[in-house]
Amino acid sequence: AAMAERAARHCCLGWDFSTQQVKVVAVDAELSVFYEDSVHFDRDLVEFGTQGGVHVHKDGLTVTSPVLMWVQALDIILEKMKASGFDFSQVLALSGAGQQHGSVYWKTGASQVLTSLSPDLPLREQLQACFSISDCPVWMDSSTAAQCRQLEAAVGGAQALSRLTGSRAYERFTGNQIAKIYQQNPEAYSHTERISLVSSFAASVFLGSYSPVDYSDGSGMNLLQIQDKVWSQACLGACAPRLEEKLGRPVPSCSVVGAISSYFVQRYGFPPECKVVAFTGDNPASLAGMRLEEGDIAVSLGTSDTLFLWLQEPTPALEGHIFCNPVDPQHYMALLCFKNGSLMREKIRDESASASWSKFSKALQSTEMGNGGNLGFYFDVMEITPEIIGRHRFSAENHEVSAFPQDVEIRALIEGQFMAKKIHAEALGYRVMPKTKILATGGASHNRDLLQVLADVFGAPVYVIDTANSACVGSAYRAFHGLAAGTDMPFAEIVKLAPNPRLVATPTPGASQVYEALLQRT
Ligand SMILES: O=C(CO)[C@@H](O)[C@H](O)CF
Repeated sequence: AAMAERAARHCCLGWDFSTQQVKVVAVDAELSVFYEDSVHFDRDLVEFGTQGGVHVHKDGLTVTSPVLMWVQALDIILEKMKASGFDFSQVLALSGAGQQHGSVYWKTGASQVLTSLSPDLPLREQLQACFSISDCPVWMDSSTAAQCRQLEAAVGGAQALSRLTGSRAYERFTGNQIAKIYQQNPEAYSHTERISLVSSFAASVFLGSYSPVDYSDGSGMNLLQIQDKVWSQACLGACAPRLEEKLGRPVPSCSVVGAISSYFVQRYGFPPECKVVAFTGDNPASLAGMRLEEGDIAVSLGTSDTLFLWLQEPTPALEGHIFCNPVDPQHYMALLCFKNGSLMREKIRDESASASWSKFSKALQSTEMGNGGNLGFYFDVMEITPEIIGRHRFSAENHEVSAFPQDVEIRALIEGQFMAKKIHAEALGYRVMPKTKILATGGASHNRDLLQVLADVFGAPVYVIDTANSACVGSAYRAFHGLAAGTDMPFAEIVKLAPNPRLVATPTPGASQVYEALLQRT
């Protein structure tokens, strides 16, 4: 009876192979999420002994994750879906996301295994011997400083590398990780026939053959020329020999890379014509999930604050990262990470609002926009954007002072954090437009008074959006977009039925004049 009741419900699946778990959502044609499931590495795969999904090595710099843990997590989640009666036959297409920058090393001969998987067995035991490196470097790794210097030197410096690939050299970026493996484990490198990102690795398993890297996640490698969307020969050559043949040709992120492998048709009942749309990075997938459009900004207010920007024409800088846009192949996106986020806000709340958010909010309500000309920048931990530490306060006469009254301190912190975001966004080529929406997410986005300052500083309306599943949901949206491949239907058209974000704050009249004056002084 239950099965009979479950009407045929065509859907797309969105996957996320993130740092701590594998997650999946099913989204129907009305863009409603009607199924979700997840497998948590630390909790459900304890035999791998990870913490937060990773192994931090004794050197304190090397951070890896076992690829077979990701493979086995997929076995488990598919069995959970099957046991719950999920109807795989209704899946029209699937796409997914992976934690960015991580890399997977397929051993010579693995492609034969991948194309001839037996549907009678789980993936883990069949792929057991398919990887030349079992502990994959992931984005939390910072052991490749030497390789970063070598790469920048090879292409003419940090700014040159940023112009070429969208970022200066970063330890977590894949090219530098591949260089380290080639230098320190040449044997394994020589037995590697294919190198995938976490995203294209997951796509390869569903495809039953090697999936290409997409332009957007490929922009996180310090290897892809983001203007021409081809590998930079100078960067490839600086990292490792014969690298291009191991990477394959990159593809537009909206590409249908093929039909699902017969393994999934026979073992789980997926339709043979189910399409696999290129997987991408978790942040580009989140941009799709938030339905960011030209001129919009997403601000994730968490432990560290992350800004997602949509850029038409990027101006690469030494801060932030520019990626090819995952939903519009002509445009770009950028990420800016600010390490002094919520932890800094909590410290000032403790010191100047007796650890009470309501007192903190009252201070914002009782102080004026522009804070009487008082400016403050607070970095208790070494900031990434820019690289600076310490607390810096300036009076209206621009004299450095050592303290502010409590209410002034609180407003100075919040105005300073949001003005810094605007300054660095504009340095990357971002411009506020009349149609600009600011999408706020993360813990601090529940504080309306804080969002009012955000609206005033940027001169744009602020909406709140729930992004718990944004990488998965964005991947399901991209799968629907892939179904329309060839009709050049814009992504925004495909997802217009999705639930809209909620408007929370609009700019106070006169705000732009106040902050223009203040921004001149920074
Ligand atoms: O390194 C990052 C982006 O550059 C992180 O956000 C990872 O993508 C998290 F998985």
